[in-house]
Amino acid sequence: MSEPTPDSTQVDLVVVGLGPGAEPLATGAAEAGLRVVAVDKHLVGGECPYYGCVPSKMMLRAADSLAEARRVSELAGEVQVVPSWAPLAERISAEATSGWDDQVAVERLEAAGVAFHHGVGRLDGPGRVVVELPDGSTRAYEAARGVVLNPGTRPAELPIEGLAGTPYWTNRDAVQVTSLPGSLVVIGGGPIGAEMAQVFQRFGVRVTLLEAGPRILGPDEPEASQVLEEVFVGEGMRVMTGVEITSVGHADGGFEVALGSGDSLHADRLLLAAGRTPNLDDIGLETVGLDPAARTVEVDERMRAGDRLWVIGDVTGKGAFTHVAMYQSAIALRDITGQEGAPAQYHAVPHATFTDPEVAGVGMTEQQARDAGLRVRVGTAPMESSSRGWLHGPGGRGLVKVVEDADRGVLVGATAMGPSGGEVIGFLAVAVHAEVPVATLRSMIYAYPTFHRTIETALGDLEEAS
Ligand SMILES: Cc1cc2nc3c(=O)[nH]c(=O)nc-3n(C[C@H](O)[C@H](O)[C@H](O)COP(=O)(O)OP(=O)(O)OC[C@H]3O[C@@H](n4cnc5c(N)ncnc54)[C@H](O)[C@@H]3O)c2cc1C
Ligand SMILES: NC(=O)c1ccc[n+]([C@@H]2O[C@H](COP(=O)([O-])OP(=O)(O)OC[C@H]3O[C@@H](n4cnc5c(N)ncnc54)[C@H](O)[C@@H]3O)[C@@H](O)[C@H]2O)c1
Repeated sequence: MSEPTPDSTQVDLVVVGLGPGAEPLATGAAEAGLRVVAVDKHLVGGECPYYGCVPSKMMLRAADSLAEARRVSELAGEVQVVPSWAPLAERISAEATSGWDDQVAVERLEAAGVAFHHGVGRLDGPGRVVVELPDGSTRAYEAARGVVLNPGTRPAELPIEGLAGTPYWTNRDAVQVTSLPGSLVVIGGGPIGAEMAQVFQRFGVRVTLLEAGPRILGPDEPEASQVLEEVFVGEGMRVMTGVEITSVGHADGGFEVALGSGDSLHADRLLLAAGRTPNLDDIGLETVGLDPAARTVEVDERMRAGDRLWVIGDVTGKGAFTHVAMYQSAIALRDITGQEGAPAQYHAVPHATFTDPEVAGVGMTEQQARDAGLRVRVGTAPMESSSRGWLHGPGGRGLVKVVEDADRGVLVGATAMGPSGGEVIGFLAVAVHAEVPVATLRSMIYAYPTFHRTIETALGDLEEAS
């Protein structure tokens, strides 16, 4: 082991970056008796509670309520729907984020015995961290047990001519909106772009969604992308795929977006949701022999990335989701505190994009399974053809798709899209995680009339396709 830095403070564990996984990790380590120092340069809890999952799902809840109210005319009479952003802005500020203040989270850490700094943490060799405090002073720590990195990501900047100088929004701005624009261009048809586009469209903003790839939600099954695009267009959104944006300008309070096709779009606001950049470039990775220009840090099944170094969260490249960060946090904590436990495995990572209908998936897509060299059988069933989907009526579109490794007779992936796609996927996540034989899944009883009965139909389709 290298010599301690002369003026460094000796502790057991330093945690740099407090995303949703690192917070319970730091608390758990302190409760296990370790001397823990934790550092975050912004808000304890990370992107999810303040700018990500939580406020965006509050936005979707509000937007869904508007859509459901508009469906009354087809189902139950008349209501007049007059959208107002104010209750939502108030809910996000007061209930979700405490006005983007992490005092409660800091107090929770300190009550557990964690020494916390708001500051920038950087590795300074194995087991060492230097913290730059807001007043410019620094503190050096030598951590006997080691260091945990959970630095997360930031919105990717695109090298589009003119864009950098404009007052475009990212997710951080979109969740803090207090008054609505008349029109909005959203760049990026991934989960952030799709969720945000639908929220603003349902609140009456004229939204244009621009996606460079051939379809929105590109990593999901193509059938799901197609249904979602049709729903978006049906709600009045303009969706353009395969676009090339050649320049962006801002003048007279509005944006002008020039496309490779020669078309030009005008909008009051522009939201950039075109992917994320890992916060790995300025965290001292080079001092421990790792590449600061890499997009991910390679970790083993205990989240170890090197000598006395654990890394968790989006930067591990195992799925940029809060539930993955939390899962990894528990594994790293067990390893750090010497407890037994199952190693990390990622064959059944679920996800849900909370558009309406929700698009949820687990494991591999059909294409991924084919690319992995498996003998693949797929089964697909539309949600709206099921009893529940049909009687649900407006808003009932969706599908279930199952992907089988035919040689082993187990599902390796599945998609559940529909009004409760994020809940239906739970069933399929068990099937993929535990490798439940397809024969067993087909011998079960599925409650009538549920959305999840569509799984039974999709499994039947699998049989017909064999
Ligand atoms: C709009 C949006 C919606 C989302 N919705 C969902 C959803 O519905 N479900 C879901 O599962 N996921 C969702 N996500 C993704 C989710 O937010 C992330 O996967 C989750 O936050 C985990 O990220 P993380 O642990 O890697 O770190 P982050 O949450 O990014 O936190 C990293 C922390 O590290 C700090 N930090 C970085 N560098 C340093 C440094 N050098 N020193 C000190 N501190 C540092 C940052 O200030 C930050 O607090 C969403 C993301 C966005 C943007
Ligand atoms: N419900 C959820 O679980 C949820 C919600 C939001 C975000 N997230 C997580 O956050 C991650 C980041 O989300 P994201 O949507 O920002 O990123 P993303 O990388 O998933 O999607 C970005 C999209 O932008 C497109 N794009 C890139 N450059 C473009 C350009 N020049 N013009 C037009 N389109 C362009 C890409 O083709 C892609 O479809 C997600 O992958 C997900 O892991 C999860």
